[in-house]
Amino acid sequence: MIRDARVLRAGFVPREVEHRDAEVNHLSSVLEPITNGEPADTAIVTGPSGVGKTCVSKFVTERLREEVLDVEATYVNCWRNYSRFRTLYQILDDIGATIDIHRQSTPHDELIDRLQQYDGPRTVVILDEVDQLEDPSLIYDLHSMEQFAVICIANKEEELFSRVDDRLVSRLRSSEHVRMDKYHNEQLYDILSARTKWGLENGVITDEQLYQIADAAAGDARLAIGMLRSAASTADRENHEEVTNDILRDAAEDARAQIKQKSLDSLTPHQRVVYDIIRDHGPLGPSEIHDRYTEAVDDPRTKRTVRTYLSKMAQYNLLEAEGTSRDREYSLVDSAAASPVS
Ligand SMILES: Nc1ncnc2c1ncn2[C@@H]1O[C@H](COP(=O)(O)OP(=O)(O)OP(=O)(O)O)[C@@H](O)[C@H]1O
Repeated sequence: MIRDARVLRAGFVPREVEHRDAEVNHLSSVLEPITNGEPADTAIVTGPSGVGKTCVSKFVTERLREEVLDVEATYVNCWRNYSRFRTLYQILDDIGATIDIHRQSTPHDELIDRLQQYDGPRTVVILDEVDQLEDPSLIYDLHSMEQFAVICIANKEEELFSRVDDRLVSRLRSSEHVRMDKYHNEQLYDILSARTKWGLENGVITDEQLYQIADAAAGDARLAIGMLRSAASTADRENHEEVTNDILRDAAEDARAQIKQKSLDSLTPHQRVVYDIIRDHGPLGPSEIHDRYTEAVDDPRTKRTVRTYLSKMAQYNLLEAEGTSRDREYSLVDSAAASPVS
């Protein structure tokens, strides 16, 4: 049943990116100077979850590395590595410059010095979930080092801009911006169809079922591929020749639950406190959330930062917001209300 399980994994970067030619070309043109040893501008890639931001960024940098010898690439998930130290360490580790760096005692400035001294090949640094960086001034530091070309990936540009100082905002505003929107059903169908062709034996899943998945995923390729993966793995485990409609229905729920769990696991300790407050006391408005959060932790972050937490959790379908900006209230998303496969 399963021909190649790799193509159904969440982080898989396909050989062909579907329906993103304009975005691929745009991003490639921003990075083009580094193929001639010149510095490249910073690129900002934004859009909701599952629209291919990471996939397109990795695809473009991989293609660049295929074309030219002297280009390297490094990828950091800034949600997982939200502190300045961890992001810097991750970049240095990827370029092989972490010798002598001690996690406990090395001053941050020394990490920046090391990056500044780096004289290896020009390197594309993909900062995914960059709006989660505790200290966004790191973007400025990297932006000013010519040997690095930076791709900043975020859900919403306003969220990124609201947390950085004016100097960085004006730099970022003049950077190249690649915006991506949710996929249409036909586009999701094409993405699923390509994965099916490479990943599964012929006849395991029908076109109609792929359209059902596309419809239920509502523009989110991550969810769509998650549903396909879950359906194929259940059918395989239970020795079915093909995916049945019952399996498909359960796969939709399973994929949503898995993605939700992954998002919950990604929350930083402070974000988790905020989430738990809303779970236990919601629906709540931002001020009350902040008051309760301030009481619950020793070193509370600012109101503005907590607002970005709320927005991030809403983007990742953990929270839903109701009301206008004046009377907005947050509560947990009711997973059972999500559109089913039918
Ligand atoms: N245009 C596309 N062609 C082929 N596969 C795609 C395309 N867009 C997305 N995918 C696949 O869908 C999945 C989700 O994409 P990706 O992780 O790039 O989304 P994202 O916008 O970065 O989401 P998030 O903000 O949640 O990280 C990945 O498995 C990716 O390979």
